[in-house]
Amino acid sequence: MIPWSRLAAKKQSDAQLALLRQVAEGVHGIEAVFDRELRLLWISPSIERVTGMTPQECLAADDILAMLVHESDRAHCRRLITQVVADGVAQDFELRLRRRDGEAAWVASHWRAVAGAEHGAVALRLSAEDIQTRKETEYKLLETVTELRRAQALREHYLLRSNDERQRLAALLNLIRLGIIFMDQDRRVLYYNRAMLEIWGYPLDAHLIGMRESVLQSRAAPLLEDAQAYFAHVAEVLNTRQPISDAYEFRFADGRIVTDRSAVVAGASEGHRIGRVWIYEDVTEARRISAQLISMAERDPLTNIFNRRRFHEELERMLADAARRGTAVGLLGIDLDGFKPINDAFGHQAGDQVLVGLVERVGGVVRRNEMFFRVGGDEFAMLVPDARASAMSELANRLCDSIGGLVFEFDGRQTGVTASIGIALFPDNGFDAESLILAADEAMYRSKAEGRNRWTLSARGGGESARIPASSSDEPDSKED
Ligand SMILES: Nc1nc2c(ncn2[C@@H]2O[C@H](COP(=O)(O)OP(=O)(O)OP(=O)(O)O)[C@@H](O)[C@H]2O)c(=O)[nH]1
Repeated sequence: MIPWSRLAAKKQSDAQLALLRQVAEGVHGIEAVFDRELRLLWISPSIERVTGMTPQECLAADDILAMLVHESDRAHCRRLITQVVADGVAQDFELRLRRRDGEAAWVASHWRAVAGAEHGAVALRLSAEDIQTRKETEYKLLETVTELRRAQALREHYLLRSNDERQRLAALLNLIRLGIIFMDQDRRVLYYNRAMLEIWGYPLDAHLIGMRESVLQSRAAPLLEDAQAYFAHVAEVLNTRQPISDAYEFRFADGRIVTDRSAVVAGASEGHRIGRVWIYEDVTEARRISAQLISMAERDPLTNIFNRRRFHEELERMLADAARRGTAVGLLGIDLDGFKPINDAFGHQAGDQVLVGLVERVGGVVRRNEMFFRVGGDEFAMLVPDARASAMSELANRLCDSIGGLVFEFDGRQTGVTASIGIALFPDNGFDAESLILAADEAMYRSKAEGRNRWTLSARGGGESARIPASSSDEPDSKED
């Protein structure tokens, strides 16, 4: 006989079991129970949703961990759950399950020991939550953070490199002798170098960044020889928006000569301008040297008057000018008489002193438009624009008088020289430089031949001058020893 009370109790417990199974099978997360040898005893159907494996496939597996847990996490997982079985302390960790399609599915797992069906036996219970979406978000976040970090590192790298580059450029620009200043579109200082401070008289620790052009100009004005002209030039360059301005030369009140040039600085994008760069060069020394070279090329080093080279240039220039204007040019060829004996008697230095003294004296006789040249050892020449024969004769007379009147004293003895002069006129005695020089030479040799210390008008060529008699001892304005 079946006792009714026990039957009723069994019915009740079956019903409870069915209810429990229904609840267990309906849970959203994965639930599973293992025995202490890690054999799967039961697993909720939700395993199929997460991995694609059915509970039956799982229950049939020889090694459930090998089948379900991703190989990257398998050893770690096996070690931890063995420990749960051993010490009964629950473990929480995240792991990847293997999906049927070969992909991994992240779950957060909770492992704990539970009492087994048999008395005293220990079983293992797994509760796992699908955290794939969270993990994907985390991965994406991680990727973004990594990307940001990489970008930041790259930015820092380039910043460092551009700072290095700037330092290198600044060192270079501070070494060069050209003064450089960058002005922005608002005409404020963006950059300047050391030479700029030196040229414009600023202390080397001056701070000009951001300073307005008008402030710079008010500081510069007293330093310049003609500040108004200089600022007018700057305004002209700016107003006409010259992409690159021509070199402009200006002077400082202390005598320095400086040139400036400027150029528009274009920005990276088309049509965009950053401002304008000005470059200053102190050319004082260069100008001094070139003046010296010019002087060396066209002046006689002993007397410092123009030499033969400049004589030829001036003669050509005056002839061209006279031909254009229909005027005359006078040429005096001057050769000293008795100069060699001074050298012979008193030495070369004494001869030099005579030449220098003579040039000084003649310098007092010539007028502003008359040019005096040393064309050879003791040969000189004079060029006179708009010349007339009578005026040339008067000039030759004055020269003969002043040269002949010079007295030099060497070794306690007095000495002196005279001059033989030939006069030729363009166009009467020659139409070009060569024939004019020849005419003056011929006339000069005639003066020598006729007794020296006198002048002779050229008889060369036709026209009026050919009819004027050469100076001679019987003419009132000629001179004789
Ligand atoms: N001291 C000096 N002598 C010079 C220089 N250049 C040329 N001489 C000399 O000047 C002399 C010129 O010669 P000449 O024209 O025959 O001298 P001169 O005695 O005036 O002769 P005449 O023209 O016939 O009267 C030569 O002895 C040259 O050596 C110079 O720079 N310094």
